[in-house]
Amino acid sequence: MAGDAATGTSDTLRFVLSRPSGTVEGYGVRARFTDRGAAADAVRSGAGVVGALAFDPDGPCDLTSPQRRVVTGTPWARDVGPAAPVEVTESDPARHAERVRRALKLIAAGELEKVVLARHVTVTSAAAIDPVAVLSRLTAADPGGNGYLVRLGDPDEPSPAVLVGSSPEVLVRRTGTTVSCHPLAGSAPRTPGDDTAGRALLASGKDRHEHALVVEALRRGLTPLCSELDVPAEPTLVATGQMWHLGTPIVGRIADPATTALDLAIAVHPTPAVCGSPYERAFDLIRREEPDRGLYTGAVGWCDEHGDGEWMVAIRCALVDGSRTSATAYAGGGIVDGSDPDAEVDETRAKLRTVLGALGG
Ligand SMILES: C=C(O[C@H]1C=CC=C(C(=O)O)[C@@H]1O)C(=O)O
Repeated sequence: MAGDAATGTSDTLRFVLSRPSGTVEGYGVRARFTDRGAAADAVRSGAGVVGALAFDPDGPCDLTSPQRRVVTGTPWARDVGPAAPVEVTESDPARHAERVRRALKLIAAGELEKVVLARHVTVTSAAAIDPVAVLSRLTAADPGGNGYLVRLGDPDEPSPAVLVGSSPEVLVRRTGTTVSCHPLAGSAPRTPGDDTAGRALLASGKDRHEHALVVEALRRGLTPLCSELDVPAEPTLVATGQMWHLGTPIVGRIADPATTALDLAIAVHPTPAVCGSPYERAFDLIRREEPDRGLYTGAVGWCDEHGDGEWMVAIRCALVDGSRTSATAYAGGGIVDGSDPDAEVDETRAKLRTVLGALGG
C-alpha cells in the first residue's frame, strides 16, 4: 500500500472507496479534471475516473483518471493504532440553532419546503494526522466497512489536503444497465442495542416528509433516464454506528446504455438530502447561511471505462489540511416544518461523532 508521503507516482494512493461488497483504490494520476463535464466527456472516450464532485454543481470538482485502479472483494481493512488525542473546537452551536430558526421562518412563510443546513468543527493535533489511518479506523468502526479517501489537488503536491469519511448514502450506482440509489433523510442518534429511537423515527410524520422530498426528487431525476424504475412506497430503517436513518432503495434500468455512472451522478446531484426543495431557493439559502461547502455534501466515487461505477454522498467526513495538524469536520441536517433547532444541533453533534472518533476527538 502506498503511504501518504508518496507523491506523483503510480504508487501514490489517490482514492479509496470501501463498501460492504469490496474496495476500489486508485493510484497515480494520468489526468486531472476540475470540471465535471470534462470528466464525463473523458469517460465517454474510454477513461475511468475516481474522485469527488463539489456540492455546488458549478464548483470545482477533483476527479482524476488513475494510472492504476485496484478492485478487491472486501472492505478496506488495515491495522492501525488508536488516534492521538486532538483538540476539537466547535463553532458556536447556538449560531447553528439561530440559522435553523431563520430557515423555519422561511418555511412557515411558504418560501421553501426543506433546506439542509450544516456546520463544521475544527480539529487540531500536535501529532501528524494520517488520513490513511483515519480511513482505516472509519472502515473498522462502520458496520458495513464504509469509508472513502480522496487525495486532492495537484498530483505533485507532496502533502495535499485529503477528504476522508464514511458515508452511508449511495447517491447512484450503475452496474451494466441496472441503476440503484439508496437515499437517506430523516435521522435520529442511535444507541447500539436499543432500537427505540429507530422505531420513533419510522413513525415520525416530520421525518417521513423530509425523506419523501428526496425520494421524489430522485424519481423526477431518474425517470427521463430510465426505461424502468422501482420506487418503494415506504422507507425502511438504516443503521450506522452512530445514527438511524430513513432509507429507500430505488432500482431502475437505464434507457440508454451510453449513460455512465458519472452522468447519472451529475443528473441527480445535489438531491434534497443535502440541499433542499425547491432546489434553487434551498441552494440560495445555503449560500447565504454557510461558508462554501467545497466537497462536503458533494459526491465521492468512481466510474470505469465501461460506464459502471458508484457515487456516495460526501457526508460524515473531514478535510485534513496539507500541514496534517488540522482538519475540518462537517455535519448537517434537513430542516422542514416541525424541526426543532436544539434537536438539529444535537443531530449534527451525533453525526460528527463518526469522523471525530476516527480523528481522535
Ligand atoms: C447532510 C448530512 O446528512 C444527510 C444524509 C442523511 C440524513 C440527513 C438528515 O436526516 O438530515 C441528511 O439529509 C450529514 O450527515 O452531514
